Formats: sequence, structure tokens, C-alpha cells
Amino acid sequence: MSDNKGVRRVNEDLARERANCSFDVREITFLLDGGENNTITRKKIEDFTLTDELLSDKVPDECLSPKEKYENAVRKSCLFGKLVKDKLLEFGGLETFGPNSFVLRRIADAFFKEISPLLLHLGMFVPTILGQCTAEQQSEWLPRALSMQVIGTYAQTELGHGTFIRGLETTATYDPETEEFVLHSPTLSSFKWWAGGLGKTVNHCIVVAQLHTKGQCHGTHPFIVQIRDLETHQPLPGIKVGEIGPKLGFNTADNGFLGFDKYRIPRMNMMMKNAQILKDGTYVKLDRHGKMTYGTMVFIRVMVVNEVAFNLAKAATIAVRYSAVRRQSEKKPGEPEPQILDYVTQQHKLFICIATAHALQLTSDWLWRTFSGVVTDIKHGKTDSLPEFHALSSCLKAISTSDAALLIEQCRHSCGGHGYMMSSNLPLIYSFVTATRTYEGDYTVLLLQTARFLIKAWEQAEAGKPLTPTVSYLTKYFKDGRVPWDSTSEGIVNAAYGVAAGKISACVKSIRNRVKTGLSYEDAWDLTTVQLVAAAEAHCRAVICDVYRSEAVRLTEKSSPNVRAVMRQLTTLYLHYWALERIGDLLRYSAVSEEDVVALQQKYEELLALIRPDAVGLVDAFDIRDEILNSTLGAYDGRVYERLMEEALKSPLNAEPVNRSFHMYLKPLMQGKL
Ligand SMILES: CCCCC/C=C\C/C=C\C/C=C\C/C=C\C/C=C/C=C/C(=O)SCCNC(=O)CCNC(=O)[C@H](O)C(C)(C)COP(=O)(O)OP(=O)(O)OC[C@H]1O[C@@H](n2cnc3c(N)ncnc32)[C@H](O)[C@@H]1OP(=O)(O)O
Ligand SMILES: Cc1cc2nc3c(=O)[nH]c(=O)nc-3n(C[C@H](O)[C@H](O)[C@H](O)COP(=O)(O)OP(=O)(O)OC[C@H]3O[C@@H](n4cnc5c(N)ncnc54)[C@H](O)[C@@H]3O)c2cc1C
Repeated sequence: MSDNKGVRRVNEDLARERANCSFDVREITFLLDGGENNTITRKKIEDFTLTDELLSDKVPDECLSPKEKYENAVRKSCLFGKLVKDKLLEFGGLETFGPNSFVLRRIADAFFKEISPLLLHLGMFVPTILGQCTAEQQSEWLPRALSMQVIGTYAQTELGHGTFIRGLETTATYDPETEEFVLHSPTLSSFKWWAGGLGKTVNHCIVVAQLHTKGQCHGTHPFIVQIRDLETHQPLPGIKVGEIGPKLGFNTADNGFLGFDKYRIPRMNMMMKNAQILKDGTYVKLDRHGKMTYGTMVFIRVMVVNEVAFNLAKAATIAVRYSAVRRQSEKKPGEPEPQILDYVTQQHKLFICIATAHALQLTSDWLWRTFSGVVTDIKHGKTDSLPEFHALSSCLKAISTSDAALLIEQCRHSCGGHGYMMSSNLPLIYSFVTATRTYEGDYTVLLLQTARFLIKAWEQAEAGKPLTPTVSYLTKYFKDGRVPWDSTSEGIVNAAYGVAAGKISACVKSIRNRVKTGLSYEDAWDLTTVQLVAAAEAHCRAVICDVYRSEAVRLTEKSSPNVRAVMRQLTTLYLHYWALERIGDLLRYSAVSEEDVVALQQKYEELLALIRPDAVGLVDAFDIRDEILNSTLGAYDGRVYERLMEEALKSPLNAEPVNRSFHMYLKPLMQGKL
């Protein structure tokens, strides 16, 4: 596949797809990056970071032992950290952690096929210092953390409790005599469990513990705790720390356990922005809202939406390019084998992945802007927007992670056997994304948090009180009766809100009927939770549909007609896909007729055909470099079979023609001498 100058040629099918694409790919890249200037900056950063030879592993990571994998990940993390420190800060100092942090995140994937043991340091330790420390504490910890003298993680979850934070058992008891806190793990179930980087890498961590002072418990609070010696890296006396062992994914993240035996830390190591302990042990609460110490979790939930959108874009790029290269079976006897992308069922599997990646990215951008507004409000002492934002970020985190994980697995299915190869990168992308459904708040638990807010909002609507923006639709659909059906995009979004309102109303009725039978409110709630999760899902789906549709229209106002057309096709496809997926709900809560359902299906199939010629262009527009995709099936040039063979030959088992186990076991077995 090389021409006579040694330049590798692009697979002919892929080249033809690109030639036939109806739009200028760069235009959509600019839209997704938030403008041409952002694309230029991203590409500049990628160009000077991704040329490094440290990117090429002679032996694929997945062929290494767990210990070697970890060591390689630490090596690369340090080189990556140095790169960030030395070079990337030129792109705006601390700002690098602002606008360009998504670029950093993308580049990190070229360094680590799995996870960096330092992810939690940059992803949670530093943000928690920013969010939970006083200015004075920040000036002490931030420079040390950013220069990587102090390397930290976030240790909240324990063996016995992850979801129920109020049930955490680790204690931090204040001793006014020495002005110290005494950290203690009273039981096995109180051992910290899961924190990334804790096992072997970090020397500090943020520990969430029950604060006791003057004989009273004041609930969970965060503390900065040094756990290892800065010179020798040995665990300090009173600290029991280790790694938790192999997992479905995250295998280079050295997730760890941690226990304390009456371990002492200075008073000022309590993160004191939201609550303080005075020298004499007096507790001073500064958080008027009450849940401000949960701030880091909210921040990460916001980040995760973008994270899974990007990972879905990677999986879609791999699967669509592969489907343009792969030929299989025949449509009519004797005809040449078609590209598998020409099977309508394949289009059904894949185009929703492209549309969902767009939907989640645009929703994530919108969520980030909303979050910035909430942060500004909090800075001015206003916390009124927090309940709505908690409800919104909880459901968007739950639905985006769940959708992305399912669709990434669908991408793997769509690549047949080769999708099962580690070298396709689809298994690693999946194992990473499926964890996002659990960490930072389990799917069901977070949807039930949203449901709590929705039920309250419904009661407010009943009482004629004003509603906050994301639930204002409840006023419109408050009266019983089916939502009128209209098959335009706007009509489908309205129907989605109508379904959500109908489901919330049904939950309210169920809870009230159960209470009427003599049950407590808590028991009635508990018996209704299946419906409550479905109602929160419907609410979230309506929000995503609404934001995706309106943001896509807004973003493409000045686009070329062809870009506008293909972006419109994708949003319409997304809306039709979900209308058909939730057709039972629409039949129950809207005036959709059987003929409308037939028309929805027909339109959906027409959209698949319309998008087909642009499919490769659409994934090219994600503009994910080969070093970041890390995939034999998804590389830009489409040399799928060559890459599969090249990677197979790197397997350590191929280093010698005969493995010693032949002489040790197989031969004796064959000769009846075992
Ligand atoms: C190499 C580096 C590259 C560069 C990297 C740069 C950047 C990368 C950044 C990000 C990358 C993205 C991802 C990677 C990051 C990390 C990876 C992995 C790590 C994972 C870490 C973790 O998982 S940390 C542990 C997280 N744990 C949880 O999420 C626990 C979930 N549980 C809870 O949140 C709560 O316990 C609860 C919400 C379920 C219930 O809380 P509880 O106190 O019991 O409350 P109640 O149910 O009683 O409710 C009381 C009221 O409080 C309201 N409320 C609850 N939470 C909040 C909140 N957060 N904000 C506001 N309000 C809240 C609740 O609604 C109730 O209100 P009402 O009474 O009015 O109804
Ligand atoms: C890869 C990975 C990395 C992680 N990294 C970190 C880290 O760095 N730091 C850290 O502190 N933690 C970390 N965690 C822990 C993570 O935050 C928790 O696992 C997560 O919050 C879920 O809590 P849990 O494990 O206690 O699950 P559980 O709460 O025990 O959930 C088990 C089941 O019970 C259900 N359930 C629980 N409560 C309720 C309820 N009230 N109503 C209905 N159903 C319920 C859940 O839906 C789920 O089906 C990590 C986890 C993973 C998988």
C-alpha cells in the first residue's frame, strides 16, 4: 500500500468516501471545537506534543504484566506532566487548566491507552483544593500540587459505603491540646477503597471523614492528608495503604485502599472554605446551603459528560472508518461484496453514535456554561440555583454515561470479530466508559436525586408557584390530557417534555395513592422508585433533545447550506431514533397515531440513506488523530489488515517459534509421559 515515494496510501474505499462527502469537513470541526481559533490552538498543541517518540511502545501495553503496565504508565505520566509543565503552560499559564484542559485531556489518550495514575491528581485533587480550601490554604497547597511536589488523590469511598456519604465511618476527631485531628479507621468497612493513584503513586490525599469535636459529630468534611514520606515514598507510621487489584478496566490507575491508626494531622489540614474548626475546637459552619462540600463531585459530573462524548466520538470514528473499509457478504447473487456500511442495519447501529456524540458534546458545552453561571452565583453568596443544578448535572451524568457505554459497545458489535481485539481500542474505550456509569454517583442513585427535585417541582406547579427554567415545562403540561402530536423536530421535543410530565404526574399519583393506604412517605417513595427513575430519564432525554436541537440550529446559523443540511439530518435522526425507542410512552402520553408511527419509521430510514454518503466525513470532522485513537481499525488511512497483522506480530508469544510450555507440558502429554 505504499506508492513509489514510500508514502502510505489511503485505502481506496475511504478515499472515495472522502471525495464524495457533501461538505467541507473543517467547517464541522470548527463548530465542534467552538470556533476556528480553538481548532488552530488545539492542532498546534497536538503537533508539538504528539511527535514525541515516547508515544511508541515496542510491546503493546496490553501484553505487559500488571506491574510493567503500571510502571510504564508512571513513566509516561511523568513525561506527560513535564511536558505540560514545560511547554503547555506557554499556552496561557494556569489558563491551560481552563479553556485548553479538554485539549490536554485529548492528548493524554495518546500517552495512555488506559488511565494515567496521575489523573486523579489533576482531575480531582487540584479541583478540590480550588473548591474547598480558603485562599490562604490554596496559596499553601496549589503551587506545590501544580509543580507536582505534592501528588494527590481523592479518597472518599470506603469498603462499606460509596453512595451513602453520610454513612462513611472514617473519623477525624479534633484534639485541642495539640491542635491536631486524629484520623482513625474503626472497622474494616471504614477502609478507604477505590481512590485512583492511591495504591502506589500519591504522597497526599483528600480524605473525607466524619468530623468530631467537643463530643459532637458534625458530619463528613474533607481533609488534606500526607500518607507517604516525600523522600523515601514509604507509608508514614499509622497509615496502611495498598492497591486493590485487577479490575475490568482502569488497570493502570493503581486504585488503592487506605486505613488510619490514630493518625495525626495539623488542624489547618482541614479544608476550611465551607466549615472551620477554631483552635479551641469550636465548629463554625460557613456553608449556608449545606452540601457545598459535595462540590468536587458536581464539577466532575459536569466534566464527565464531555468525557463520554469524546470517547463515543472515538468509538464512532473507529467503527465508521472500519465499516467503510470492510467488505462482507453479497446483497444480490454474484454482485461484489458491499462495504458493510452499506447495510442499513449497520447504518442504524452507527449513525445514532455520531448523532449522540454531537448531542452530548453540545449538551456538555451548554452544561458547562450553566455551571459557570452557578459558580459565579456562589461567589456572590447566592446558592438558590444549586438544587436545580444538582438535579440537572445528576441526570445528565447518569444518562450520558449510560448512553455512551451502550453505544460504544454497539460500535464494537458493528466491527465483528476484529472489534474484540484490544488493538481495535474498542474494549479499552468501553471498559473506561462503563465505569463512568458507576463512579461519581451510580446511575440509579443520581436519577433518584433528579426525581426528588422533579416531584417537588410538580408540587410547586400544583400550588401555582413559579418554576425554575429546566422544569418550567411542567406548568404547560400540568393539566391532564395527551400532548398534541406534531412530527416536526420542535413537535418531537414538545412531546418528549409531555412524556416526562406525564411520567412525573404518574409518580405523584402512585406515591399519594400508596400514602393513602397507610404507608409512610418513605415507603411509598421506595415502592415507586422504578417509575421515578423512568420519569427522571424521560426528563433528561427531553432536556438533551431540546438542547441538542436548539444548539445545533444556533451554531449552524452562519454555516454553509451543506453543513446546515447534514447537521439538521443528524439532529432529526436523533429525535426520530428516541421517538421510536420510546414509542410506548408516546402512545400513552401523546396523541401520536399509528399512521404517525409508520411515518416516523419511514422518515428515520430515509435519514439513514441521506447521511450514508457523509458518514466518513462526519467522523473525520471529529478530527481525532491516530495517536489518540490508538486503533488498528480506525486509523485515518484505513490500512486495517496491515495494522492488525503488524500489531499481532508484536505479541510476546510471537517472539519465539516454539514456546517452552511445549517441552514442559504438551510434548509429555502427547507422548503419554505427563
Ligand atoms: C493526565 C491528566 C489529563 C488531564 C486531566 C484533566 C482534567 C480531567 C478531568 C476530568 C476527567 C473526567 C473524569 C475522570 C475523573 C475521575 C475519574 C475517576 C474517579 C472517580 C472518583 C469518585 O467516584 S469520587 C466518589 C464519588 N462519590 C459519589 O459520587 C457518591 C454519590 N453519592 C452522593 O452524591 C450523595 O450521597 C447523594 C447525593 C446520593 C445523597 O446525599 P445525602 O447527603 O445522603 O443527601 P440526601 O439524599 O439526604 O439529600 C439531601 C439534600 O441534599 C441535596 N443534595 C445532595 N447532593 C447534592 C449536591 N451535590 N449539590 C446540591 N445538593 C445536593 C439533595 O438533593 C437533597 O435536597 P432536598 O432535601 O432539598 O431534596
Ligand atoms: C473505576 C472506579 C474509580 C473510582 N475512583 C474513585 C476515587 O478516585 N475516589 C473515590 O472516593 N471513589 C472512587 N470510586 C468509587 C465510586 O465513587 C463508587 O463506587 C460509586 O459512587 C458507587 O458507590 P458504591 O460502590 O458504594 O455502590 P453501591 O451504592 O453499593 O451500589 C450498588 C447497587 O446498589 C444500588 N443502590 C445503592 N443505593 C441505592 C439507593 N439509595 N436507592 C436505590 N439503589 C441504590 C445502586 O444503584 C447499585 O445498583 C471509583 C469507582 C470506580 C468503579
